[in-house]
Amino acid sequence: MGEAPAFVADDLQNGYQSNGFGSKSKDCETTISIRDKTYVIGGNDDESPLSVGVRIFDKATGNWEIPTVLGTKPKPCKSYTAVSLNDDRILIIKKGSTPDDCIWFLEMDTHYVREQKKNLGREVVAWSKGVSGNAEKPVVISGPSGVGKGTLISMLMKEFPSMFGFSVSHTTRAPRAMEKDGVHYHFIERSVMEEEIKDGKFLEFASVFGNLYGTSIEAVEVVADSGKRCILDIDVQGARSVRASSLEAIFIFICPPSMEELEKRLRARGTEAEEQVLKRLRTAKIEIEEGQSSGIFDHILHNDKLEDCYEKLKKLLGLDGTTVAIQKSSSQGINLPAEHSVSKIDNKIIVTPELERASKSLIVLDVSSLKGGAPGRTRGLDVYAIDSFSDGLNEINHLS
Ligand SMILES: Nc1ncnc2c1ncn2[C@@H]1O[C@H](COP(=O)(O)OP(=O)(O)OP(=O)(O)O)[C@@H](O)[C@H]1O
Ligand SMILES: Nc1nc2c(ncn2[C@@H]2O[C@H](COP(=O)(O)O)[C@@H](O)[C@H]2O)c(=O)[nH]1
Repeated sequence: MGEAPAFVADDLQNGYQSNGFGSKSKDCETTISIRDKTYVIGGNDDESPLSVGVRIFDKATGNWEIPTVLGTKPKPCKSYTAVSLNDDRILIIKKGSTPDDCIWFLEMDTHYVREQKKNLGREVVAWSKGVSGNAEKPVVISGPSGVGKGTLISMLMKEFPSMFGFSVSHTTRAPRAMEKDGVHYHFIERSVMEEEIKDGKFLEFASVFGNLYGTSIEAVEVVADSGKRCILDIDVQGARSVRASSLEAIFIFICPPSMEELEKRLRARGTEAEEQVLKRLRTAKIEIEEGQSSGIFDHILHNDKLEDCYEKLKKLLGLDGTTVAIQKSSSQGINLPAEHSVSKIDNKIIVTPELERASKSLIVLDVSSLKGGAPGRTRGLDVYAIDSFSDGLNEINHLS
């Protein structure tokens, strides 16, 4: 339990203005009660002052809790609207924010959050930004060291720079001559990384060839924020962890033509000392077996001739012109009115402008097809406007 904030329990009953949807707001905070907890969302986060704070009042114990907040946090704004969805997440509208930043989800009881609560042994919430449309799933590329994962990913990023973004992993290994911090990896001290793992900042991590490697939640979200499809280059242990997590992804295993060829490539790359080469080759045997039999992977590609393998990779990602082109992830392009009230009809949240009610459009946030969520983005949000006030309501009632 955290220290009692300046805001006291009585405030939950007194002095808070209802935002019209079961939640109340004061200044730049909104509160919403779900089961035996009241969530106070807004103001500034104590740890990172440039992001929205979250506090929880437990009505049963009368205690305040400052939860561990996972995921990239939204930047604060003047006021918020909060709507509970299925009692496991709260849809937050950042009033007056740009279309690509106005809809967020605060997860408090989703599968991912429950897992994190178990792992961390404390109260956890997780932010996930809402994006409309069916943003493409991240791509996990795995395979033994030296098989050509990095080479294939570089080719993809070079040919489709606006489509793919690389998830920059953290590692405790030393940088190689040409590697840049923040580009190839975030190079980090082991003790710091271990601390960050304990704080739940990593989607997955593994000890690989004597060093720690891991994908931070932020690394995946940074890519999603840029509207690109995320590519992860991780080992088989990492792929297994991501498969078990709630991040929906496509899993591709890259296989070498033979152990001899793998050894040739690893040695020709010239980045590893002999002891490391041998360690990597020993692990490769186990990884190849696992890659082909574990059921983790959706696709196995053999990287014999590089160009052939690259063509196959493009084909299965729908980039060879024979399948439907990848849709770029897009955020909702509709401006939500800064001053509004909300109501909910089944899976539709109706946003009604406060001013000139009759003449303005209603905005509908259809949450019936939500996918993904923390860690990462919440996809499948359908945002549309309905022009006439009365026609709009009829249409929504008709649809629901
Ligand atoms: N199909 C191929 N034929 C021959 N050489 C290849 C092929 N694919 C990649 N290579 C070469 O093999 C070496 C290893 O490739 P790369 O660094 O991409 O492997 P990796 O799987 O990313 O390894 P690591 O997991 O250690 O990062 C590089 O020198 C690369 O140029
Ligand atoms: N589980 C994870 N594995 C990772 C991650 N980033 C890279 N890797 C894998 O480590 C080995 C070695 O990489 P190298 O750069 O030292 O050659 C390789 O198999 C990578 O795929 C990660 O974040 N998590």
